[in-house]
Amino acid sequence: MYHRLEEKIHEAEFLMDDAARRSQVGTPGALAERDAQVFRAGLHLNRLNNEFEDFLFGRIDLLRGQDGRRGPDGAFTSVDPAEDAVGEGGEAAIGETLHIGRLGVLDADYAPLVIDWRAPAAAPFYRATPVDPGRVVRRRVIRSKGRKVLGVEDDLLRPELSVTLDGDSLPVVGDGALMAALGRARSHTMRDIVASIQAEQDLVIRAPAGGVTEVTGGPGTGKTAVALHRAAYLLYQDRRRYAGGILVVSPTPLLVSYTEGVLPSLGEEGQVAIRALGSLAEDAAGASADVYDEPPVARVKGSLRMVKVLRRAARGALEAPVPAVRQGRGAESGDDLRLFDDEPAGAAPAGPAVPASLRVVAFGRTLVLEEAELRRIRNAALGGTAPVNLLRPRARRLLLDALWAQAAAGRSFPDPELAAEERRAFDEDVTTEDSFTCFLDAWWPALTPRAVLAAMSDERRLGRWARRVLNPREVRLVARSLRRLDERGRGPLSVHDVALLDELDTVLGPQPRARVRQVDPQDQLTGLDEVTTYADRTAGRGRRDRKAEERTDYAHVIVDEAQDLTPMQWRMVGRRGSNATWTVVGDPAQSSWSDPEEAQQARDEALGRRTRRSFELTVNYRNPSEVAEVASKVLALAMPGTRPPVAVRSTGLVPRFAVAGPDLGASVRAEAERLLDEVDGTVGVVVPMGQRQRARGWLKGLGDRVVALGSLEAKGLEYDATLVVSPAAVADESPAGLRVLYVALTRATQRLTVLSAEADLPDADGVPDLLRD
Ligand SMILES: Nc1ncnc2c1ncn2[C@@H]1O[C@H](COP(=O)(O)OP(=O)(O)OP(=O)(O)O)[C@@H](O)[C@H]1O
Repeated sequence: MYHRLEEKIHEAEFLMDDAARRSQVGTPGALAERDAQVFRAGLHLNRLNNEFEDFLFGRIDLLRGQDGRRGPDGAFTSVDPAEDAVGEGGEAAIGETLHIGRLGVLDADYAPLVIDWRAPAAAPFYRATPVDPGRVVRRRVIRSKGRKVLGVEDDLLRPELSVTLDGDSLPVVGDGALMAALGRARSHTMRDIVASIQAEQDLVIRAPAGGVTEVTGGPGTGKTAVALHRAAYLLYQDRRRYAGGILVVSPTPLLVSYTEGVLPSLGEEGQVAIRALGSLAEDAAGASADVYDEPPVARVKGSLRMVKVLRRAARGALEAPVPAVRQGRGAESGDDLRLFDDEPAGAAPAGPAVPASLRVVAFGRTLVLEEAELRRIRNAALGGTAPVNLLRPRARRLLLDALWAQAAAGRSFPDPELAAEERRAFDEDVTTEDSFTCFLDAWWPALTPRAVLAAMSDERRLGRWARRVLNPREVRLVARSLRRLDERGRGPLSVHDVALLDELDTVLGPQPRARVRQVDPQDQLTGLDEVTTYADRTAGRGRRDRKAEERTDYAHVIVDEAQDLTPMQWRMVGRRGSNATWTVVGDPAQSSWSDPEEAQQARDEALGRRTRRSFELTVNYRNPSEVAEVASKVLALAMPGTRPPVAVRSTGLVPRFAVAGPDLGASVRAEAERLLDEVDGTVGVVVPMGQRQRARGWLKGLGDRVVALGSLEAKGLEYDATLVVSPAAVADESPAGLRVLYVALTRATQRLTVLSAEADLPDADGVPDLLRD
């Protein structure tokens, strides 16, 4: 197989060289052809080079099949053995052997050397069980590095038979691949599970593409792994359809960087975009992974009530902020505004000055529109629900109408043609005047989502826009949290701000005069940024341009940790999959969102009426049973009656309960050091959100095997050993605190230490109150 792969690499290299030579010809046609060739060869080369490690990982030895026909991948199609495949005394001979790898490889005569793991013929490799083995007699998982085989692990599925292979009896080696895979030390990146996908996971990965596939399962059941393998499977099944792109939505940037290596290792790149919720909106380049809203703020920002507030804000932001001296006067001071009078005036950024009246000279006369008239015009222009930025032309026309009404007052135009001519001349006269164009720019500026968000940091204005939707306390919380932004909205955004920005983007519509360039779908799909083409260079387009033009509508959307999306985030994700098929994976018991019903409503809206099929994953592959048992105590408090998944292995290592001394930092450091000594791989130290900066300091100098995480950051990740600090404080952080604690306690693949502080009320053995029976 490696010999054949080398041949393929030489072919790809030859094509690249050949394409490079063609650039000497210089005609546009030749260059375009060259581009296409470079692109194809580059893609191919990239894949082959990527896949050389551990390329072939599986083998199945099968009995002869019933029909004797071969499918498109060259393998025999029948699932059941031929009637005479097994003799009366249980003797049988292997009729067919298939090798399974990350990509399919054909030999020079187009016969299959290696079968792609996603091909139908590879399904028995994953699905066969001793209860229902089909034709599979032996399943072998091969571990290799480069060309060196490190080990093989066999599962014998028909132990009752005496089987021969090429005349010799069939050897069986090792204890099975799954246990070998689960026992290995973890690094900071997730590995694919392609060699040991289990039957219940395989059903999800190969489920039909249409509609919505919903997957639930407790911690460690492989939901994230399955979701990523499904992306690769869908591309294999119908590459043309999914050329529209697959979006994988992940809750945190940490989980994105943890998982993003999996797809390339499965031979897929480019077509799949893995994005954190905080970087989905186009304008979220500044979304900072470090900014978290306090739970009460997050709860308001994530709620569907914000839709109304944002719609009002988008229209209201056109009005100048009310200067401090005028507050409490006139129609704009509603009762609820007085509640904010204790706020220092001018704490929020001041908006640009807007002239109170419009004054132009046209047809030799000075025409003036006063404040009240201007307000009437603005309100008329804003009627309806059209995107605000698209209403500027309407507002401009209404201004001209009002000016014309003044200019034409007392005059009559009996000839309609002459009247129209006169009006055209008038409009031209006015609109070429600087005073008019400058006024229009200040009075109806092109609004950006960020500028509107910044305007919402003014408590009085937000109070007006949120009237009867948010209570004064909620208004205050939201406004204060937005003071991180300057008047144009620049500054650090929280993940919840990003969903608001995205909603505003829809409400405002495109910026006038913004240059919208058509996107070449190929650019987004290949991921081969290193192959620059003639077309790229002539258009002067860089990597950054492409990022900014990221697609906003995908063919398939995969939502990981779906239980955590706020209603506003569901709306944001929903907009990216309005015509998509979906895979949604999650675990309600791990939800850090406090209003599940509202989130369910938003989720139903995003998924629409598509048909749904549901799967449940039931086996915990991450935690040893000793760790799972401790976590299940919190599950019983967080979601009484929920059954935890069954842990497949046990290590005999009981979790350690320690009590912190007077210096919490020193205790954390000592416990982390202890775990570093005990495991070869990674150690995760999970602390309450408010302590995460300090915790980084406590662990300084311990090396990069150990990381400090806030409780909300631990989502989806795993470590060989986990230290959970102050469980009661984690549980008290928010209404969903117990579920967040459950997440923290289920991150360990080998060892768990729980470090209690005084508030945890540890007993004589150091077991905190929350974890006692
Ligand atoms: N079939 C398998 N073979 C080998 N390892 C597996 C298998 N299934 C899952 N795992 C491993 O189990 C761990 C948990 O998987 P994953 O993170 O996908 O679970 P999850 O359900 O998303 O968990 P959580 O809900 O806690 O985020 C990972 O290390 C994954 O590689």
